[in-house]
Amino acid sequence: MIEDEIRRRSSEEALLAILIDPFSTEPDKAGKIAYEAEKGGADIILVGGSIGAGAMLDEVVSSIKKSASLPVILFPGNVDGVSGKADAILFMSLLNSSNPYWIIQAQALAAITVKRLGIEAIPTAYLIFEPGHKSAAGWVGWVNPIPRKKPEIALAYSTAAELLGMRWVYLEAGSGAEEPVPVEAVKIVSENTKLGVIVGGGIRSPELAAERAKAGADIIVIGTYVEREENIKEKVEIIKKAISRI
Ligand SMILES: CC(C)=CCC/C(C)=C/CC/C(C)=C/CC/C(C)=C/COP(=O)(O)OP(=O)(O)O
Ligand SMILES: O=P(O)(O)OC[C@@H](O)CO
Ligand SMILES: [Mg+2]
Repeated sequence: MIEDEIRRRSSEEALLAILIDPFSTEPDKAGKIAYEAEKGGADIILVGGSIGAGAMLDEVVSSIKKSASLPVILFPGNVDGVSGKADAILFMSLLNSSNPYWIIQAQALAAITVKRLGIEAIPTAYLIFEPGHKSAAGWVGWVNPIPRKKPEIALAYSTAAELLGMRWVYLEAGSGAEEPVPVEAVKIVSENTKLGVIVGGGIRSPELAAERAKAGADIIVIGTYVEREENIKEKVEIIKKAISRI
């Protein structure tokens, strides 16, 4: 199982996940990014986006699988974010949405497909922080954002997720966010719950990644910073080294 493997490996060191958006990335380019990312030492390829992800999803995932041997995990923005070609899916509920569609209805609509296609589901609470409510994911997801200065709200939601049987939490600041999720929020959630902690949004330097790994993140997600096809291997190498040095 992919989940057991990432659990085991992330207990030794923080893992690096590279996010590929199937809306803006052609299949060939996605394959190249995954190939370079693997060479640079990335651990996981995430595939997803808020808008239009379904159009070329199978082709993008197939191209990644052909070019790299890393696990490919779906990061769905809606029911069209499901592909039987992937190894696993972050089966997410956006707990701080004010619209029940994003908390439980999308999941109900996707569940039978996920099961029939045999995709490993990784039950994940998705929490969007300020300024992520201004990102595509936050706008689409009717988010009531977690205030940056109130990490205890993140802990309250994460504890509820744990008690509901979820095993992972994704702390999100929004793609391209000016500021990533505060270190205090990563720390309070990782120290006080059993959840695996995934952190993403606005992490665009090795330092920002390292601070969050040090605070207890199990998986650091990087999208925008490696999205352009330049020096991907080198960028990945530097970030991987920074988060491993803990
Ligand atoms: C469980 C299933 C199948 C669906 C539900 C999925 C949920 C709860 C989604 C929450 C709302 C949402 C729109 C999340 C988007 C997550 C995501 C893939 C973000 C990637 O970043 P982008 O949204 O692509 O950022 P940009 O579009 O700004 O690049
Ligand atoms: O594009 P970036 O800012 O790296 O964000 C990645 C991811 O957390 C977005 O959902
Ligand atoms: Mg995107």
